[in-house]
Amino acid sequence: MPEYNTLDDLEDGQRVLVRLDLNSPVEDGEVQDNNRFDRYSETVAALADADHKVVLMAHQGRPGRDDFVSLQQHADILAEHVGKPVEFVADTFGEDAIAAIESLEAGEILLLENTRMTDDELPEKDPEEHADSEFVKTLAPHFDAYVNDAYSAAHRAHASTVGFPLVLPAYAGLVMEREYEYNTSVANKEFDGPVTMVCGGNKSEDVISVVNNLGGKVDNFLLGGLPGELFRRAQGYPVGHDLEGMDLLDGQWDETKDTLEDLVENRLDEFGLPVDFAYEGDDGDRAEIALEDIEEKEDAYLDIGHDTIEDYLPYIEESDAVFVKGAVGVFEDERFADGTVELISAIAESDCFSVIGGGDTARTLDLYDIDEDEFDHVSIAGGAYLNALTGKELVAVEVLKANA
Ligand SMILES: Nc1ncnc2c1ncn2[C@@H]1O[C@H](COP(=O)(O)OP(=O)(O)O)[C@@H](O)[C@H]1O
Ligand SMILES: O=C(OP(=O)(O)O)[C@H](O)COP(=O)(O)O
Repeated sequence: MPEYNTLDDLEDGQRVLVRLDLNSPVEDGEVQDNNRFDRYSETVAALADADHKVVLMAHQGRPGRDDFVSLQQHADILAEHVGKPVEFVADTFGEDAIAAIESLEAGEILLLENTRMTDDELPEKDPEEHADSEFVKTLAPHFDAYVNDAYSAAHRAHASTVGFPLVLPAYAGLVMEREYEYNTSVANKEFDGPVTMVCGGNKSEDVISVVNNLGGKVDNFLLGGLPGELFRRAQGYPVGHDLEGMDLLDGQWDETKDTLEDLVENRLDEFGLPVDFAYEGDDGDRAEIALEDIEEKEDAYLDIGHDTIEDYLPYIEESDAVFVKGAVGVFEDERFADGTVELISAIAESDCFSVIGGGDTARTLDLYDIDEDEFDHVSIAGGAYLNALTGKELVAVEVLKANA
């Protein structure tokens, strides 16, 4: 029995406020379709088919970043996946939003503007404080029920994730239920043979958290992406050059330097580290360089090289279980997709237990036609998936349980 209410407990024909996580990559201002839309379309269609008036909330990006944009495009993409119109109102909880909510008929779907465009949504606060915000107090009286389906934002204590369930009967949506049950059960799973985790992406703190919390359970961490470069920098190699206008590597290095130096000094035998890297050569093509030939920090490395891929493949082939968190290169650019695609394809071909995690990373499967059914689970969450794997509670799920 789930410890929270689910859609099975929700009577038909109600006014339902639903929190989704439609946070997506944005390239040149264009929101990129990805499997979050596909997964959420099932929940949204089920609610519309049950004659609810369906009002959706979601966030996109973070204030101040390029991906902090309106949800107008998300409504169109979601409508394609649901196969029904999804109206959009460019307002979070003002007069326009309320008017649009009130004019909705049973079975109709409306998406409100990016929740992070109201000051009440951020920052992290207690559920009680969020429940007392104007955002929650204004919207809640227009609804009979609140559904949280935003598993991938369930580690965030924001008004839309923890405030509403205190003032409305609250239910977990289909995505929330499946991801929570699955990722929590995986955390307790035991394997007879070696367990490997491929860690890449652009959030080094996530990787440090996994390495610190799962050291006893994971035998090999194969590193790529930004963490791969920073672990090598911690050994004294001059790698980790930021792309123009970005401060990802140097910024993260300042924050994580001491921990990384400690890890490479004391736990080196647990890590697979890149022995070569790919970068954009003078002709614009993919070029590769061996780690030992790098003399100074002057190129941005965008993928692990082929010698590193060859080093990593046997670990995957010999493991009983392989987990992935974060792509080992900038797979969105075909020139730098080799590392991510070759490692994920090897996992797909192996008969090991496998989980692919990370909103961005899961997109590799769509872009490179890798069949999702080849894996035991593909999570559309990154940070929340890691919290589950490392046994940490998800604040928004705890609020749902308390409200059950
Ligand atoms: N060497 C690299 N330099 C810059 N970005 C990278 C590099 N390797 C991977 N990335 C980027 O990391 C992103 C995924 O990072 P992250 O948010 O940590 O993963 P997820 O969303 O899957 O949890 C991808 O969009 C990829 O382009
Ligand atoms: O995409 C998300 O996180 P993820 O990349 O860890 O899966 C969530 O939407 C949370 O976004 P946030 O990390 O800006 O709070």
